[in-house]
Parts: sequence; structure tokens; C-alpha cells
Amino acid sequence: MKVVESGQDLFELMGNSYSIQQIQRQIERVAETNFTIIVQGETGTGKELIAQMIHEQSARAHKPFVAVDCGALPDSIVESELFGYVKGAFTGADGRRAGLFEMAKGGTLFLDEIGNISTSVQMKLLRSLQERSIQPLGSDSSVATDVRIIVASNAILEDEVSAGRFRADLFHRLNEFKIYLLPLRERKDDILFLADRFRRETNEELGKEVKGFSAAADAYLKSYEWLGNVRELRNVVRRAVLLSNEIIELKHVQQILNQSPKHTEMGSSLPVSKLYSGYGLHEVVHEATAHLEKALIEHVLEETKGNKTQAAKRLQIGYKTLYRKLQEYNIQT
Ligand SMILES: Nc1ncnc2c1ncn2[C@@H]1O[C@H](COP(=O)(O)OP(=O)(O)OP(=O)(O)O)[C@@H](O)[C@H]1O
Repeated sequence: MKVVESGQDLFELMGNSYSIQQIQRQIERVAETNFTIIVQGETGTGKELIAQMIHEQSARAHKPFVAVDCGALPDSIVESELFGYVKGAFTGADGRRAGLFEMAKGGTLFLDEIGNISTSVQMKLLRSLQERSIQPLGSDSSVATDVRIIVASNAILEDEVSAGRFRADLFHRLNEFKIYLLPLRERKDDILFLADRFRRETNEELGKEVKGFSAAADAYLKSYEWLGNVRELRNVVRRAVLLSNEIIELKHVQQILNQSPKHTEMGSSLPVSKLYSGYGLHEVVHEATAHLEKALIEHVLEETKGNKTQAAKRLQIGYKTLYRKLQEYNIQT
């Protein structure tokens, strides 16, 4: 649970890819309205950042921005946190406590991982949105609310609705506007832009003067999958700045990434976001296979300490084929 006051430092620019520029234009338009917004995207793509930017650019900017991670809390707690309670509502409720709807009065309430709330909280939330009032737990009377709601989800909410896990009526009530953040690997133009921003930021924080990335490090960063998206990129760059002196070399980046959990362990599950972005089964399967192929080749090359003849043998492919794949996937050896 997190209550973030407005005024927190926000980045002026989130990236320079076409998709981010479009999102910035969308934010400018929607910020001035009171529309409820769904921000969708994989973990670490910047959904909370988007919500803060919308808040900062809205007429509500001088009021609180309250963020709550619905996925991290047990259901009963989500309910009492959101709506508050009165004395005697449950064992231990020894006084009235305002909920987050009340704490965000006049401002923005950001509900992260909205797909995780139970159907009973979904119903209560729907009622609150429709009636613009909430009923604290244990109370007979309602309290008027004045908040702008922004919700975020890693899961595709339409799928959750189809699967019967998320109420269709609540989805439609929330879906007055939708912002979809592409995974970082699908907006490669942002990778070096953001990496450089994080390098400068970390230089300042640590009092260092790391000047940039080697060409090989750049290429590696650009071809990496970033399943943890911008959050992962930021962490890697911060650690690389710490480890290096003049220039961030490929070995620094690889050293850090080799210590990170391997892709398959990161729960990336299905590449559904691609399907959602309009690609067909054939393209998605082709890309997923390519990712797997690349990861296996990198793994084997690591084991053979870069010896391509041995790697080709272990992979049971010809040396020429391996060589072609190294070029295709931009794998540095
Ligand atoms: N475009 C961006 N520019 C700069 N920093 C970013 C950008 N996108 C994300 N970040 C940073 O990456 C981290 C993760 O961002 P954020 O918490 O907004 O992601 P999220 O999508 O809400 O993640 P989760 O789904 O895990 O809650 C934060 O430190 C945030 O400041």
C-alpha cells in the first residue's frame, strides 16, 4: 500500500519511440477530462508513471495522488483500505477510519493490478463509481466521493471478462479511455534512449562520470528481451554504472544479466500482448521460437566460453548455420 503525494519528480519524456509519442499526446488530451482510465501493459512498462503523469497534468494536480496495489493485499484488506470502516465493523475496528477514496478526495486514485480484486469488491467498486459515493464497512450511510480513477492491469482485462473473472459491467464503466503500453522489446527505439537517461541519472546520484556504452553493449541492450521492461533496464543500467569506470562495456551488462533470473523462470508465460497488438498466431509463434532459439544459443555459447565449433556440435547444427544465426540474432561472441 502506497500513498504518493503529488509533486513527486516525474520524467519529462518517457521515450522517443512512435508509440510513446502517441501515448504522450493521449495523456495531454485525457488529463483535462475526468474520464476513468485503464492503463494496460506488462509489469515494469511504466503504468504507474503514466497514472502519475495524467494526475500531474490534470486540474487535480494540487490534490493527492493515492496508489494502491490491489494484487498485494488480501481481499478483506482491499475492501477496508478502499472504503474505510466505522467503529465495530469487524473485530479490532475500534474507531472510524477513512478509506483511500476519502484520502484521495479531489485527486486521483490509482488502483494497480485491478484484475486481482474479488467479485465482491468489484461489485462494491462499480456501485461507488456509479453513485459517486462510498459506504464504509459497517456503516449504513454513504459518503460522497470526488476522485478520478485510473486502474492498471498486467493481464488483458477483456480476457478476464471473457473468462468470467472480471465483471463486464465494471470493465465497461472503467473503460472510458484505454492506454496500452507496449513491452519494451516491442519499442526498441526507447531502449538506448532510456538507458542513457538512467546512466546520467545514476552518474549524478553516485558522483560518477561514466560517459556512455560501448557499441557492443548498445547492441546487446537493444537485442535483449527485457521481460521486466523499463524497471529491469533501469536496474541493469544502475548496476552497470556502479561497476564501470569510463564506459559501460558488454561484459558489465552481461555479468549483470547473467546473474538475473533466466527468462523462463521469470514467468513470462504466453506472449499474449503480441496477439493483442494485432499479430496472428503464425507471427507470434515464429517470434517466440526465435526468442527460444536465441536464448539456447547464448546459453550454449556461454557454456563453451564462446567456442563456436563446440557450440555448433552441442546444438547439433552446422558451423555455418550457427554463424548465420549469430548474425541474425545479433549475438556477440
Ligand atoms: N518511460 C519511462 N521513463 C522512465 N522511467 C520509467 C519509464 N517507464 C517506467 N519507468 C520506471 O520503471 C519502474 C517501473 O515503472 P512502473 O512502476 O510505473 O511500472 P508498472 O507498469 O506500474 O509496473 P507493475 O505492473 O509491476 O506495477 C519505475 O522505477 C519507473 O519510474
